[in-house]
Amino acid sequence: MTQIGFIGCGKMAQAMIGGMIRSKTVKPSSIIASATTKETRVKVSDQFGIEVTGDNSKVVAEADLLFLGIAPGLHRQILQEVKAHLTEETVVITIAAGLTTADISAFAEKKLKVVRSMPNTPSLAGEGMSAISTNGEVTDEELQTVLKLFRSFGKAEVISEDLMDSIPAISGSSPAYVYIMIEAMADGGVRQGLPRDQAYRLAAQAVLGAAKMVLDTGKHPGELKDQVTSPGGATIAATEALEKHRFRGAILEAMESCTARVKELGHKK
Ligand SMILES: NC(=O)C1=CN([C@@H]2O[C@H](COP(=O)(O)OP(=O)(O)OC[C@H]3O[C@@H](n4cnc5c(N)ncnc54)[C@H](OP(=O)(O)O)[C@@H]3O)[C@@H](O)[C@H]2O)C=CC1
Ligand SMILES: O=C(O)[C@@H]1CCC=N1
Repeated sequence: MTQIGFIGCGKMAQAMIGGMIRSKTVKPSSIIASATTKETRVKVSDQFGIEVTGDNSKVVAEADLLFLGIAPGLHRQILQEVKAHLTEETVVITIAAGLTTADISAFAEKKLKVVRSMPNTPSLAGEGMSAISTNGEVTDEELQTVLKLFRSFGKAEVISEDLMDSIPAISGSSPAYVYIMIEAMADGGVRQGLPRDQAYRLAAQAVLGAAKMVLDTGKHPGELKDQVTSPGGATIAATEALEKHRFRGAILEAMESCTARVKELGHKK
């Protein structure tokens, strides 16, 4: 039985742990995690029924697949701390923005099997989107095991490592842009008299439905937009206002800023 370890079990790790357990792909007894504060240890252990310790070395010693769920800037220090317990057989999976597979081996000063991934928090709802790349030490069989795990809480695609810095902008961080849009749409509904809770439900379901249309029909988003937009109607009036406020340009700029920050995080390591 594969043992899964998480060093750090904050917001992103919890979303993945929750997704793995809810899909019944992994039993709680097969996961061990660590956190620095007692508060997180008690919360995560109570919520998911997994063992959570303050001892990172224990996690490493027990894990066949080791997730690093910590901030990018902590990887060097923590890998130095636990490197004696890392074997050449352990598959080490980083979820950090900006860190490369080569960084992970360099921090541990060891040849390691390393997976670089970029998941997102909708994993908790089983609708995650993860991008995965590996170094040359990871076998195809190990990659398939890792993909099965990531696919237990959403979709996962293998991508070339040289594109990984661009993934936060499109799927790792982008849920935040969508939450901002849903919040704004709900505010607009409340402004026009809708109850707040109903406004969130209507806005969120419209976003979910639109995303599903793109995925299920395979149609160009512009064509789907045209289907909503009646001649001389209401949607084109809304579209005109969005174009005046540079809605598309704002998204492109947000994504450029996101990727620039990912690169900074990578250089700060
Ligand atoms: N949030 C997101 O949507 C996404 C985040 N990521 C990546 O995930 C990583 C974590 O981000 P996020 O979950 O948001 O951050 P959080 O701050 O929520 O989680 C960080 C976790 O690390 C733990 N930690 C801190 N220091 C140590 C240590 N010395 N030993 C063991 N554990 C430690 C913290 O413990 P404690 O709780 O006790 O303080 C906490 O559980 C980052 O690298 C980020 O780039 C990737 C994709 C999406
Ligand atoms: O904000 C961050 O840096 C992380 C990476 C992607 C989502 N959250």
